[in-house]
Amino acid sequence: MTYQELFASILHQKSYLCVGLDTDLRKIPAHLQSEADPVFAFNRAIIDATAEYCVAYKPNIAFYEAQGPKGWESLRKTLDYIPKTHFTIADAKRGDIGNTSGLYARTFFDPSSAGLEFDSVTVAPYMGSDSVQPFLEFEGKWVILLALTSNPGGADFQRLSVNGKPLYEQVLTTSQQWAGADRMMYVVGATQADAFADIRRLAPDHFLLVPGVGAQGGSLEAVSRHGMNSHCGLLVNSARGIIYASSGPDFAQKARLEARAIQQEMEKYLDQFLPH
Ligand SMILES: O=c1ccn([C@@H]2O[C@H](COP(=O)(O)O)[C@@H](O)[C@H]2O)c(=O)[nH]1
Repeated sequence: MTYQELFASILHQKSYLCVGLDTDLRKIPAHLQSEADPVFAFNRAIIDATAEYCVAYKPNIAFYEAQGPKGWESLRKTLDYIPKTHFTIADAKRGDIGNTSGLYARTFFDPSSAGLEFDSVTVAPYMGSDSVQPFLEFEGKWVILLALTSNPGGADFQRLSVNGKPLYEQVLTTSQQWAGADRMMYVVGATQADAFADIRRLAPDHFLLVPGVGAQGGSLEAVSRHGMNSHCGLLVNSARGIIYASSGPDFAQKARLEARAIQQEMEKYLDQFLPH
């Protein structure tokens, strides 16, 4: 999916919601546990319930890897089930020396490798340009680079001063030499509202993947006010707040209501903050 197609999808859906498919087998409602593939059965119901309110889905790969081969199969079926109109993110936080990164890239981008073809993958920038480059060799695919993460420990390194500037600012400026806003996004936590204005100064056109609303307490209003650009430029993720809105047989119905409430708030912010 291109930058313009993603923006068109946001305008069409009146939403920049990304639903996090962080599906933990232990949290799946009892009535689904007897299914042949409870994780896929759960995800299918969540996708059916939320697709009209979101533009993207982000399975966090840890939740699937933890289940071994069965988990990878659930992930593959889930990815196949997501409507092609929706942007897909493998939240894998990969990155290694070049030849190893190349295999990570094949895993998530080349369907002849592991049977998966995501639109994008999250990548840790710590190992530098040659660790990111192999992901960019897949034309039309996106790298989503960790910049300023939502967790408290993110400050341990990301806010350290390097040449008088926080390290995350160096990540934003240096990485723009590797790819433009049409191939690269940045992860910025919703819990980091104070940094959004600076980030927008350094990366005015890029999409930001913003986790941390919902269960982590970040403010959708603050993110939208300070983070929106002329192409929206935001994909705001919520996982637990949507997919575990209920642990009973009505889990999908409750997930739908949560997603709809977020979409309605986003529609308001698109009217308010998107330059016309
Ligand atoms: O800085 C980051 C980067 C990634 N994440 C991931 O996003 C979701 C958040 O889930 P919630 O349940 O909505 O809190 C999860 O997959 C994280 O691993 C993040 O939270 N912060």
